[in-house]
Amino acid sequence: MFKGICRETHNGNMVTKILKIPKFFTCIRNFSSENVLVEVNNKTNTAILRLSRPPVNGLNLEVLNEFESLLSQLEQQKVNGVIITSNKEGILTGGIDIAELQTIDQRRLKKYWTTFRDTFLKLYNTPLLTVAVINGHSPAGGCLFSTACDYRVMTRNYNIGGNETQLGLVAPIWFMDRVADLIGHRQAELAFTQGKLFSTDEAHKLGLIDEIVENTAEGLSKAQIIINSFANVPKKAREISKRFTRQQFLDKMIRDTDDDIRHFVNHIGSNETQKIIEQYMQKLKSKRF
Ligand SMILES: CCCCC/C=C\C/C=C\C/C=C/C(=O)SCCNC(=O)CCNC(=O)[C@H](O)C(C)(C)COP(=O)(O)OP(=O)(O)OC[C@H]1O[C@@H](n2cnc3c(N)ncnc32)[C@H](O)[C@@H]1OP(=O)(O)O
Repeated sequence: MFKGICRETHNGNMVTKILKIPKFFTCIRNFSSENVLVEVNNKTNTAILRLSRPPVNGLNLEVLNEFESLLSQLEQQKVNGVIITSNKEGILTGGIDIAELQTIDQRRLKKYWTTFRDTFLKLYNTPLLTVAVINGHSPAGGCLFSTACDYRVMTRNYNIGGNETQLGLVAPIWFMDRVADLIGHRQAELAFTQGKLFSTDEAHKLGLIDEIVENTAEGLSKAQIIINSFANVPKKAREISKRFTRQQFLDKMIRDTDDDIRHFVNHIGSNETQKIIEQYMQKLKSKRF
């Protein structure tokens, strides 16, 4: 017997069921965590990770830890590819859960930012093939995490980009570097100084995303096609090539770890930034944009 978890919504409440499935008939392996649903198709050996933390899949400490740990498990299982998407069509993630930034406790800020960086690095550095199916808005942290994937497809009529400057925050330099890798230095400079959120079409024209799809289902099947297209590429050579093309960014990010964490703690932990964050949260709640 194989044990799986099935999550369903009944009358608005999330219900978790433990399923017992005979191994012979199983086509899905399922080992979801609290905030991230995971299923691995036994036939294709591809995993789908769905962020599932209402209301907006905010990236709090728990989500980041779960995500990192699930990726490690998928590496051990040697899946053929990982597709990252949202369980809620319309929002990939609202980025950092702003509640995590509403503190001047330096130890908490340091812990959060270390985890945030480590999770990004895990995704950026994984030898696994990764495809982001961006099936909704993807501001700030959402954009950043999708840039860590090998390929990005996005559904129409949503926004993606680094909007931190609009909020009065400064995005980390490695986010800017990663976006510049994809859209070029000049466009990244314009985007981050303006805190620009791009529409799906704009993001596609710039190269921030690779393809546009009509809906999540098309996104998932496109992602599977991309993963399949690597089937005849020697695995070891692909993994080493991925590592080589990413090595320079990685070395810089790791070299700058202490400075980056110090900047984050000082920037977010200052009274001035705390006021800005508080005002932004109020705007968000009253939808005054
Ligand atoms: C060198 C120094 C380095 C310094 C580094 C500094 C900062 C870090 C930098 C970069 C990394 C990343 C940063 C971030 O991610 S910051 C977060 C930025 N995110 C946003 O600005 C998104 C804000 N949200 C939205 O735009 C919208 O909510 C949405 C995601 C498009 C969804 O819209 P929708 O209309 O569907 O929902 P609501 O707006 O009604 O939201 C529902 C509910 O959720 C609350 N909420 C939304 N986003 C967040 C969030 N990010 N964190 C916490 N809470 C959020 C919203 O207030 C509503 O709450 P309510 O109680 O009213 O139901």
